[in-house]
Amino acid sequence: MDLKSNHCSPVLTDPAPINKSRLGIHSSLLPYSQQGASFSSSKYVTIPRKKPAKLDDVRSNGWLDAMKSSSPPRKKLIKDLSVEVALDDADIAYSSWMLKYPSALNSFDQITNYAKNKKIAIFSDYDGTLSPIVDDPDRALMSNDMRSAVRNVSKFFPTAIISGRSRDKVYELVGLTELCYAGSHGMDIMGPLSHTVSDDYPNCIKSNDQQGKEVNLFQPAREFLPMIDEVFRTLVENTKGIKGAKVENHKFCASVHYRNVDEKNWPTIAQCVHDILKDYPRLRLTHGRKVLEVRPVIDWNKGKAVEFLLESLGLSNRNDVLPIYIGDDSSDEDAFKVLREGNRGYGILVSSVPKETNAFYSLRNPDEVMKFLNSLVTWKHEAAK
Ligand SMILES: O=P(O)(O)OC[C@H]1O[C@H](O[C@H]2O[C@H](CO)[C@@H](O)[C@H](O)[C@H]2O)[C@H](O)[C@@H](O)[C@@H]1O
Repeated sequence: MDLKSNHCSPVLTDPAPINKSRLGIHSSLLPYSQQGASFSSSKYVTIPRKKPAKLDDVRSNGWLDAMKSSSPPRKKLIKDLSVEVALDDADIAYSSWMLKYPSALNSFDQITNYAKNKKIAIFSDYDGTLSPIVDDPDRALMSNDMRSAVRNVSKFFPTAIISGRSRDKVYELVGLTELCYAGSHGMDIMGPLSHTVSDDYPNCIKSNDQQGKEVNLFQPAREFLPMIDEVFRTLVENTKGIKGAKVENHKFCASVHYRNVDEKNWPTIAQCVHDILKDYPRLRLTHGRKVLEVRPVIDWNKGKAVEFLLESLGLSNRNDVLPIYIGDDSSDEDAFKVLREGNRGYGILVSSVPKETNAFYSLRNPDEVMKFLNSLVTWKHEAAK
């Protein structure tokens, strides 16, 4: 098979840009905006061959700006007094942003009032949501308290984790058998077999989970497996001279981390990824938190994964179901959008800084996520008395 050819299934694009005017947020309120590269919205994309690589490519096409704004600044770096004023300003900005995206903790009664007589389903991202962001992706461990909170939630509500990591890796990190898992930004989903999924998912197959239980396995980017593997190996080779760079193979996508790379070398790492994409027109770039991600150009994302899982759980097209999706990253916006568009449920953005989002509510950090999950369990417990 020619891994580099452009004979592809329907292709799409990055998450649709968020309509700032609808959100009514002035851009000065948004220090942390995650812009991806822009893509055509047509169903089939013709990608022209580009001229040989120059470092100028990544500077002129907005990649570097997106890389710089891809994760909130760390407060611990800000020490001197002169910046304290700026910090106060940041707090004011956050408070005014929260008028639009209220804390899910402060709005807990409102959420549970709406959830009365409804079946809640919980969807969560992993990094930055259930585990704090740390320098080394291999050390992004979930606390035991958080694990208990997720376990308890799953006793009352169907619960799924949808991560950018490989499904095996996120299962290894979370370690709970009672949940559903989707890896590679939803391109690798293992869901319950209890409900047969519709013909919309023709390639869904029956498989077995780690415990040997029969499950639905849906991998819409299956044909890309060898391509991603090849790209992963090339990226490892091409970035090995860049101190701090790390490449991960997530099976259906590859991540190139630059969190630990000196900023002066960001153009070089960006150029490595840029060059790969020129050779593989069936792959595209998305920006995560200090990570460049290479993934198939297929019309699939975390929002579609939520829809698939709802169907697999027998919870789609029902008025008595309230899906809640919690996430911190730009890839989670697809899921927030799906829930917001059909008035189907609530997105909760985890962010300590104001940010453009399609979510309804906000939480500051994984600690607040844990409090929210524990509150849901207490509420359900009380209601059952
Ligand atoms: O969808 P997610 O579960 O949030 O996964 C998104 C990416 O998470 C990981 O990277 C991020 O977290 C790391 C650990 O805290 C951090 O070092 C890195 O800078 C973040 O981008 C994971 O390593 C990526 O492959 C995932 O795509």
